[in-house]
Amino acid sequence: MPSQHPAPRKLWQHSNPNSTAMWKFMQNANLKRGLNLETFRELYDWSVGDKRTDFWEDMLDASGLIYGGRYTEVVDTSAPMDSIPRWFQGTHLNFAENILYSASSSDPSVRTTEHKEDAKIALTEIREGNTEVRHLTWGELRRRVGVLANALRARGVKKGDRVAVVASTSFDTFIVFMAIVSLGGLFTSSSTDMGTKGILERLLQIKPAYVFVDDWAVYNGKTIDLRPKIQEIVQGMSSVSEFKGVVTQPRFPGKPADLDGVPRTVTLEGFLKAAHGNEELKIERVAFRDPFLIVYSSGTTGVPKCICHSTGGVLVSVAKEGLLHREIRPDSVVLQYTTTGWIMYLASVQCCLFGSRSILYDGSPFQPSPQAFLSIVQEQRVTDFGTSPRFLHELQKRGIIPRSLFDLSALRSVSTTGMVLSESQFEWFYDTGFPAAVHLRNISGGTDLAGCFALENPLEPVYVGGCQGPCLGTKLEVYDSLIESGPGRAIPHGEPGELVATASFPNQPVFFWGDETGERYQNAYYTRFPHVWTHGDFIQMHPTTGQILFLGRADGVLNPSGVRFGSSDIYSVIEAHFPEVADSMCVGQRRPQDDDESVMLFLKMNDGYEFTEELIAKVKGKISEERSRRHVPKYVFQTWDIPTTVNLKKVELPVKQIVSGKIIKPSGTLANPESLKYYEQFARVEEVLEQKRKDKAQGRSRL
Ligand SMILES: CC(=O)CC(=O)SCCNC(=O)CCNC(=O)[C@H](O)C(C)(C)COP(=O)(O)OP(=O)(O)OC[C@H]1O[C@@H](n2cnc3c(N)ncnc32)[C@H](O)[C@@H]1OP(=O)(O)O
Repeated sequence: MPSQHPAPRKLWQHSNPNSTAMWKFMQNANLKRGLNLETFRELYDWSVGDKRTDFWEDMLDASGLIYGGRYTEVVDTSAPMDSIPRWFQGTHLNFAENILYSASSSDPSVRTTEHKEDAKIALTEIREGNTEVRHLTWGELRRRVGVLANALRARGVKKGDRVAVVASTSFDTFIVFMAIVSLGGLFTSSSTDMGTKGILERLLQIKPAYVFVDDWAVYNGKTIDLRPKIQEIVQGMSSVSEFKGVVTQPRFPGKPADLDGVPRTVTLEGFLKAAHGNEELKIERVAFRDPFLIVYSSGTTGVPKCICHSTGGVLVSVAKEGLLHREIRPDSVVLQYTTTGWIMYLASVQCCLFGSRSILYDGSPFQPSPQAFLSIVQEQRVTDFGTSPRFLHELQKRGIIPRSLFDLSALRSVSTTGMVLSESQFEWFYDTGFPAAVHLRNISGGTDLAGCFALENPLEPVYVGGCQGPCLGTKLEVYDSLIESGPGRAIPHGEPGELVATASFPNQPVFFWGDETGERYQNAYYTRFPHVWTHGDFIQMHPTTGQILFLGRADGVLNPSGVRFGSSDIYSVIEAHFPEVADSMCVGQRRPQDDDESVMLFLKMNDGYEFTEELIAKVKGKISEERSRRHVPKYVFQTWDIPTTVNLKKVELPVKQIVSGKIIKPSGTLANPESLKYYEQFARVEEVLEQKRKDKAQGRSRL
């Protein structure tokens, strides 16, 4: 950003901001609380200021959520946020009840529960290439959830138990989610492309009663038999006393795979028999803070963190984002491209809270062509399409112009997340790609908060770059990143720094599963600055527009094509299978000229072992098998020294910055700052590869 911070180009603004739910909410707050809020920023400042409990109380009222009980206090605002204060203590509610039913009145004092319209379509399931289109009405959905919940109960599953799925974004997966949560249990999901080791690292920690797994997967035109994976899961879970078995979901409805020889496994059809056809859905309301969902995040060390999200915290946050920021309504049709392994899967489920229809797509969006995928937007009259910068980049690269190819008259918004949306992509979106009226919503937040830190709002324009602004009720600040310990310091708008949250918010995770002392949880967010959540992103607030620009990760998290994972996922494979490797370093490279992040893995060999092409192939193969194809590093190089702190902790950030072409001043805490010099050549990786090619041609073995 130039030093004078000129206003960036304006690309979009709402045609009638006064008609929006956010504007109406603000007028209501003015009336009820004697305020005089006029702009989004004034509303935001109130929502995170001294009277933030008033904001959250109004938000709960406006949410239409179904809940019982009464609270005496919204939250104790004097409690530090790292004590994870309790919100709306005394209320009881259920995530599935709120998805499957609606409240009869917007007045919470007379609210009763009603069915969402029985005959209306709730879900549409579409398979790769816009094939196998199926619809499910709210009435049928509730009945199927009722049957599965009764089958789970009959098999002894109860409140607090976990049920996991390893499956596609199907009706079946959605129904498992609702069924386990309806009876007060916890849901968790992984996608089928994940290697068994990765899946087991999660399951062995959370100890689910049942794991629902698809019998087949279809991706990129390939059909994959998942029965070997099922066998490995059963075997891997054999020591877990809570684990009762695997239930297979038919990927091809009506044609379940033959399970002959697969132990402790039953088909979904067989499992449901325990319900004896009982469709009655009994809902167990849980405390506001009780968890309903476990999601995962891996860092630079250890097994994945099992992040537990609270029922009430997520529901009130979803209501805030969906109603106020996003304008999701009963007539909305939402298509969110995601696997069940990303937090965006929750986005494809939570839109149903508002009575809208969710389209569940399974497969590659490029098979057989991006046009086939985009044709869904036209055919299904999609109003809100969620995708990624990587997908938009592919459209741009292939010269695909959605607005000339399809009728996009129903489309109100396109949201993108996962990685930085470049300025040229913003311009392409409005100049070439999509109709001018469509709201481009670039959002950022994630798994840790099951929500956003930065996102769209309908009261302000969209400018080139970044996200429109902060999220109501979540106190976002930018802290000086040069402060390495002690209390942080907010820096003025326009300067880059660390994304932090400085006040508690309802959708803070409640704990990590299995982290009895809470130490891992505290270490994940609160050690950088005391009593402040540090998210790990470098950001910058535009001083005139208030846009939030995301500049990259402040830690070692990898993010190729918007798919996030930790370097520990890679290190553990190397440590387990390659005794010839003494140590390794895995970082993401993204230079100004790159459209995407490339993962680079550096291996330091033990004395007496050679770094060979064969080793590179083996390493890539093992990572693919144990993690997934998406984890495979683009480059594997040899190194002679790995930078560490004096306490011998690997330090990835300077290497990541150097290979991304940045000139850095090494921190004083490095034990071997001279090691960094070697990595400078990889900022010009093409030259390194060319040299390797020449060496190979001349019979020299430099790799
Ligand atoms: C609010 C927040 O802030 C929340 C978040 O960040 S959530 C995260 C958001 N992230 C995203 O949305 C990610 C966006 N990216 C994408 O969707 C994908 O990159 C993409 C679909 C655009 C392209 O995918 P890709 O991984 O780059 O390439 P793709 O070809 O699909 O897959 C790579 C490999 O994995 C394999 N694969 C992927 N899924 C598979 C599956 N389910 N089964 C088997 N194999 C699979 C592919 O076959 C391919 O293998 P080969 O290399 O052998 O051909």
